[in-house]
Amino acid sequence: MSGELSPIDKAKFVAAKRAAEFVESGMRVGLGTGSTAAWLVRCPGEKVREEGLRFRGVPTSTRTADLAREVGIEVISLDEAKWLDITIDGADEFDSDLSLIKGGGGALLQEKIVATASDQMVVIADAAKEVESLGNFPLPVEVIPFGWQTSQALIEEMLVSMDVMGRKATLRMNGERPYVTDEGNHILDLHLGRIGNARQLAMVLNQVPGVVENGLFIDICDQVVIGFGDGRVETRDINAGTVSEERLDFVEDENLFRDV
Ligand SMILES: O=C(CO)[C@H](O)[C@H](O)COP(=O)(O)O
Repeated sequence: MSGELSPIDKAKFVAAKRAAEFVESGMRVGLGTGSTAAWLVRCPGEKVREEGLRFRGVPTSTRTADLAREVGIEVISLDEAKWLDITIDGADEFDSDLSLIKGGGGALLQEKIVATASDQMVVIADAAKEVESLGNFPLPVEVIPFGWQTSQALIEEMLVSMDVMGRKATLRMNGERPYVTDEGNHILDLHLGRIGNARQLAMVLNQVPGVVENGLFIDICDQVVIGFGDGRVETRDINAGTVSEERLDFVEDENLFRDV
């Protein structure tokens, strides 16, 4: 990328850089998946190499695990960590209650388990991820491969009975083949348009046989760090009810961009 980031990448980068300040020596940290979370792994990774920051990371995907090891972060499993101080992850959409849609990158199952096993979850996102109402982004639902078409039909029936706007569930593909998650499952993307009652939908979806987990994160996220292309970052804390804003500098970070 030769040191030149697009405005959207700058926005993702500053959000990640700000959130990386939450990581302190000795912590057990859940590491999210996706392009924003990849910055989050690189930023403290640099502090590990340059400043001797020592913390252990629990990655939410094999992609993140590979990157974390590459940048020098000590990687442990969730079972080794048992409980985490903080999880920092991206999102596909967030609303004013910090309810989320996640799973665009296919890692929603590990992401939800890891975030739920943390004292706090911080989402990092560019400003375009903020929505008034969740659902424009297709909602990922992880299903086991056995009988996935039956699960798909049951989900579509359930959406009709709940009077949800969009009712189409499509199988996520990886080229010619169905996408396979780290846990060996498939993903159905639900094209809903607008989700009226996300809490109810999240509960009902998980009752469908074959569904492992859905990408609605309700009452899990505590803070969101929103990045802007000009270097501004806004941090909102839903529990404290606070909002703070600052501006970060890029110049000193050029070595981080070099290998991206
Ligand atoms: O949920 C996710 C992966 O499963 C990601 O956090 C989400 O898709 C956002 O990705 P990006 O930061 O690349 O926009």
